[in-house]
Amino acid sequence: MSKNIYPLLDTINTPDDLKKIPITELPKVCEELRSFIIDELSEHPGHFAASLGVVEITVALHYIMKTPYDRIVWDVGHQAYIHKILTGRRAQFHTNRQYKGISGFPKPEESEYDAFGVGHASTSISAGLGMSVAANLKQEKDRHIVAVIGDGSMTGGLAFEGLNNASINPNNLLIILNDNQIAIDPIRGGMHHYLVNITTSRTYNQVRFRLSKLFTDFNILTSGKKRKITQITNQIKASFARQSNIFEGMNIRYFGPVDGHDCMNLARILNEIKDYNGPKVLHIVTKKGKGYKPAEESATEWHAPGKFNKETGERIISDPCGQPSLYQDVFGKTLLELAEKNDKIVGVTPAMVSGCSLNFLMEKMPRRAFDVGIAEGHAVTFSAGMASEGMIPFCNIYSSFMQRAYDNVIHDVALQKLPVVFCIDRAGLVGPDGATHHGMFDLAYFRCIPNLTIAAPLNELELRNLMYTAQLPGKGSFVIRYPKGKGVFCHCEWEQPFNELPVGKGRCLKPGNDFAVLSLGSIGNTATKAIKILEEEGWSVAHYDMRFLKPIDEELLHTVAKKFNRIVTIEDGVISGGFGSAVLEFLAENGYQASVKRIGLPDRFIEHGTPEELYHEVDLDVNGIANSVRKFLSKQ
Ligand SMILES: Cc1ncc(C[n+]2csc(CCOP(=O)(O)OP(=O)(O)O)c2C)c(N)n1
Ligand SMILES: CC(=O)[C@@H](O)[C@H](O)COP(=O)(O)O
Ligand SMILES: [Mg+2]
Repeated sequence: MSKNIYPLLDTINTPDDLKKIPITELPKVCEELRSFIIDELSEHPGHFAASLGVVEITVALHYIMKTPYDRIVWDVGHQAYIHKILTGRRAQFHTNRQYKGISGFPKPEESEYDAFGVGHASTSISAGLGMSVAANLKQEKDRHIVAVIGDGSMTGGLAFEGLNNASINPNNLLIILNDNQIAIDPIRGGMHHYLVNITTSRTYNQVRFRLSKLFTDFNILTSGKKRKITQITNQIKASFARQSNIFEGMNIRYFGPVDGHDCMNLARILNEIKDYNGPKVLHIVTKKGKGYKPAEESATEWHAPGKFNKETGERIISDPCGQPSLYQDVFGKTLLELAEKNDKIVGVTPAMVSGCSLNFLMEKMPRRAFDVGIAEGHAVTFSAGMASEGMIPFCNIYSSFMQRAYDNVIHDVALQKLPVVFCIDRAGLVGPDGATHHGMFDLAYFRCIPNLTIAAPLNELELRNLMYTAQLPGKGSFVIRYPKGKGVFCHCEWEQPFNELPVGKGRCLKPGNDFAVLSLGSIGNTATKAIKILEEEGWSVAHYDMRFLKPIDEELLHTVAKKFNRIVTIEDGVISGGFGSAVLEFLAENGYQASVKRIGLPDRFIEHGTPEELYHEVDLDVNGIANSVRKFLSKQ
């Protein structure tokens, strides 16, 4: 790292160092931070455009607030790279999201400056409010709590719940609303329209400006003038501000909108409003990808672009022709095909249009594809409502984000036996997003819900056929879970005529005599390779692809249990309560004595790294599985 490139940054290791820099130099600090992010991220990929948009507010916050005593709570945390760099992690930043490196999200275990662990959206207002109310109860009147939330994350129900609660208990929470007019994909919805209106309405902003000026000057006025101003402001507030501003209407003071890229002004404003009593919102307007033209022009593509050539802006995508398709694309293309055949089919996503490839349907049939915002619970209940009116919603939610919508699945879908097809993407270990994003729990958390059919395809063709099967009449509430990344077929071999799969039936992939392996889902492909190694060592192994966790294929399990006294179960979900547990329960309840080895994800959170590194760590790669099986066999 050359001193010439980052003369100011080289003097900053902590926010205390930043505070030594004159305020007039802050724009230069911002410039260096931008260059640093572009340099680093072009080589060590991560979330890119969001951090570029919050350079100024991050610098201003650390300049004015006394972190870590004051708390900054980031929403999602994918935009917290500048915060990491300013809080002692610049030297490690090249390890961001890598195995054993620093996390891509704020994490209290990693740094005292990371006030709250994040990764999922819309938590910052609730968490920040909790901290602020706690500070008040503990008489820590001088402690500032700041929640930084994006306009996309503001669409989440939890954010609204936090706002609703914000003015009830004494607290001084400052909410920074980072309005860049986009989430990962373009934002749709009422909140977005509201923010656009508030930002562009001249009359509104003139009145707001005058009002806030009155508030600011209030303390230096005589008591007579104060009374008069109070009367006027109350009238104006009652007749205008409360009606026009959702935050004011909820007794949360509102400041803005202000230019989120004017660092010095942001610092001045923060300094001025930070000690105002009560909850308050500072609305800043920013540009996602600010300072890097390709990202400014196409923020969706540059949300997490992978490696890129920083000079040309060319993304380095290693995707030679003939590679297997992504599971998400198989979902997206199959859904479009099914929707062309059946006009009852619609697609629903909570703000992951490009992530889950719903864009195939959205481009061709925009009226039948719904991006409902970062609102998983709503996505489920909205789908339930449509299903109750005869539609067949394919509701696609990432496994870890589905955790948000658990009761909606039980209360709004399963209990009413509604034909919603849940396509659960990113099941299993996802890689560099780490513990907050791994899809570890869905098998366990869905299995105990009555009326759900739960399936996991071995490969892309199975995914396609399961999707076809799920939308046929009488199939009820259906879950199909599949992993991130590529399938197993060469190119598009999965594009075959649809084939109905018998619900609740598994299949034998290969016969054998010494012991049986039962696998569920795409981890079965790894199991196949492990079995090959074991067979080369002389074992005769039977392999069954169960396809369905629920209803589990009891006929097949009886056959297996009668023939084998050694059974291995393999899944890429957490070991407790999932597929292996289901097999154990079946065997115990039916009086079978077989020894069972359950192979799956351990009962602990798993950090970040490549999927290969992580599956190796938890012994769910080919050698890991073979070793576990060997150990099991040696004990029998
Ligand atoms: C509960 C949940 N759902 C979905 C996501 C995926 N996600 C991460 S960032 C993001 C967009 C956030 O938009 P915004 O808050 O506006 O931040 P920006 O990227 O624009 O700075 C989404 C949908 C998530 N992290 N958590
Ligand atoms: C921050 C966040 O939650 C998303 O951006 C997530 O990283 C997307 O993951 P995929 O890249 O698997 O779509
Ligand atoms: Mg945004």
